[in-house]
Amino acid sequence: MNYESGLNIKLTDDPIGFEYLEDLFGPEVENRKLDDIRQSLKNPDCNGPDVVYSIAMDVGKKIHLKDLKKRNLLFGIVRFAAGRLGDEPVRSQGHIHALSASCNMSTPEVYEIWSGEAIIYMQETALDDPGRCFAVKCKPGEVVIVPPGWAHSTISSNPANPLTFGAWCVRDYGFEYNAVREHNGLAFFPILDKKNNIIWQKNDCYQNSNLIIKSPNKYKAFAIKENIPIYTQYEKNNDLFMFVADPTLKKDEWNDFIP
Ligand SMILES: O=P(O)(O)OC[C@H]1O[C@](O)(CO)[C@@H](O)[C@@H]1O
Repeated sequence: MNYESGLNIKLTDDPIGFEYLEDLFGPEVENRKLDDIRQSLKNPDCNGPDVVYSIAMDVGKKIHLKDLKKRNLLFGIVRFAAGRLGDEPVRSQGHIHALSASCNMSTPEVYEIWSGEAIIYMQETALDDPGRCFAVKCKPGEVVIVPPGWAHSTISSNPANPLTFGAWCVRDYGFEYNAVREHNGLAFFPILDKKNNIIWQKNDCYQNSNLIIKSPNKYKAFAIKENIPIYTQYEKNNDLFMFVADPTLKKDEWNDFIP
């Protein structure tokens, strides 16, 4: 790991996953296999690693579990395989956060990159008109917010140095895949060129839209600090990520949101 996550977690490679040391709790990983995500890939018949990414939802320090439940917050971690999916980089299939029963809304997610190189791709909708589309390039230690209701996918953009990230999520999360799958994926496909640089190819199932490629915003309105792990920031201020479980706390930020 080349970033201090604030959690005593060992990353494993074969199989990809996590070991939770002493003061931590965490689940068995849930694996997304290539066959699970083919429908959202540019070439559904491509070759790639059998397990594309491993997900551990609900990780943290044992002393915080009661507070996390009270706040309806959950910390998830995801580790990606090395390699590629045909000519696409290794990536998640893309989904929208379903309405959570606790707040009757789709909720945001706050990502923090731990290792590798990431692009958090997101678009306002998974309708024929995808709205604004963004590819946010980030390195270890950087934070990205995905707002409620947006369709998004996480891309491990360096085939040799796979991505690991942590994220604050609502506890009663749910994922919707149908609209993305009906469009054979998101509105832009990332493609690796001969030098392993990412180029973007429009998905013709959507109307035309421009792709804005950028680095992460500073998110001043969310009071998230730079260079301090987001788990540590929760530990110091238990209220900081309450907007994840109750998006109305930052309702003015979601209109015209720029990630
Ligand atoms: O789209 P999939 O395969 O369900 O990915 C699930 C993972 O995506 C994330 O929401 C990140 O986008 C993780 O928190 C979650 O575990």
